[in-house]
Amino acid sequence: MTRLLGISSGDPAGIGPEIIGKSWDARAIEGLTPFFAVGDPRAFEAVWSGPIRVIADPGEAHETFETALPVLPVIDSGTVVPGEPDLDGARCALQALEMGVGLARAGTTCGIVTGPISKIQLQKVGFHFPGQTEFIAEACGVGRQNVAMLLAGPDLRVVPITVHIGLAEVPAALSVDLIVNRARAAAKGMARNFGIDPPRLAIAGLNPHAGEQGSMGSEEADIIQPAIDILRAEGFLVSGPLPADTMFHAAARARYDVALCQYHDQALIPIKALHFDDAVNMTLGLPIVRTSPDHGTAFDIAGKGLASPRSMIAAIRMAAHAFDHRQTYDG
Ligand SMILES: NC(=O)C1=CN([C@@H]2O[C@H](COP(=O)(O)OP(=O)(O)OC[C@H]3O[C@@H](n4cnc5c(N)ncnc54)[C@H](O)[C@@H]3O)[C@@H](O)[C@H]2O)C=CC1
Ligand SMILES: NCC(=O)COP(=O)(O)O
Repeated sequence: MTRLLGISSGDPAGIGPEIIGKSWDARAIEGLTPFFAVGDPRAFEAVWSGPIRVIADPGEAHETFETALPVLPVIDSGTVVPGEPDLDGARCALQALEMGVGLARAGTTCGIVTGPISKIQLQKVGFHFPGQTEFIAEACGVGRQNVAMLLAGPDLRVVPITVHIGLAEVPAALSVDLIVNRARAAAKGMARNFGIDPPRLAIAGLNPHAGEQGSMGSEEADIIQPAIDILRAEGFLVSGPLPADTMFHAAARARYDVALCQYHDQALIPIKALHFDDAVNMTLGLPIVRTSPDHGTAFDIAGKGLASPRSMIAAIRMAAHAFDHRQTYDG
């Protein structure tokens, strides 16, 4: 398999094209693995003044990468106005994602880095997934319960167990099976993609003070502790259920490799507070490597030249490292 990454543009009206272009600018100083973009070339031209070369085949990307950003074109995204998403742009984002995933699955690339999409825009053009994570899992034939959304920064890694659902739906969505499946995907993913084997997993409680012996909620005793018992019986290194308010300070973080949290914001608030600029979203449990910046489309700053490429650069690096670790892990 060639050491080449495909990067889907994300929403053409968001900051995806700008941060991909800026990452190409930084390719030499950052020592980045060669990559090509998948998207509408005009979306890149609208926000970035660097050189672009449209390629007909990913095989042209290696040579092109030295002198221009290679762009594998998808359907026309209409008139691109940065900061103003529309349905043509959403269709373009979806096709870029589909093509990028297909190329990674075919082994044409060593992985996909996804640019940020707007979930609500994609849903307007028939995308029936909560996010790219679940779409990619299904495209790879993996059940969505058997992948884990890892957000990783230099000093913290987190996995939300429930993800893109309303807060009121969280207690009913939690189950022993879901926690066990996410933890297995997280543990194997840490070994396969990072070489951390065996990883130390910390599992958060749901309620204040992890339920305080049932006086503030029963999910810890009814669901989380039984899941932990199963995981320990399988040989995983697991602590918990931990009170979420005291598991993210520096001394607590030193006691685990990844924190499994019961809902989206329990996981994403600490990681974005610590590492908004350079955390990476990686899907664990897939046959392909998939990473993404931790942030969204940032329509409010699109086209203004203000977008930081740091998280995209970290996502490109992490994808390449994961590919290397997998060569060792898989033999
Ligand atoms: N992986 C993905 O595709 C993700 C997509 N989203 C989508 O993004 C859309 C907007 O979500 P928001 O909650 O507003 O989050 P956001 O991350 O797009 O923006 C939050 C704030 O951070 C700023 N920001 C984000 N990235 C930045 C960067 N690279 N440089 C400088 N400033 C940056 C924005 O300007 C904004 O003020 C939503 O539709 C959501 O679905 C959100 C998170 C991840
Ligand atoms: N909040 C994280 C996020 O939105 C990531 O979504 P996706 O990678 O599944 O598209």
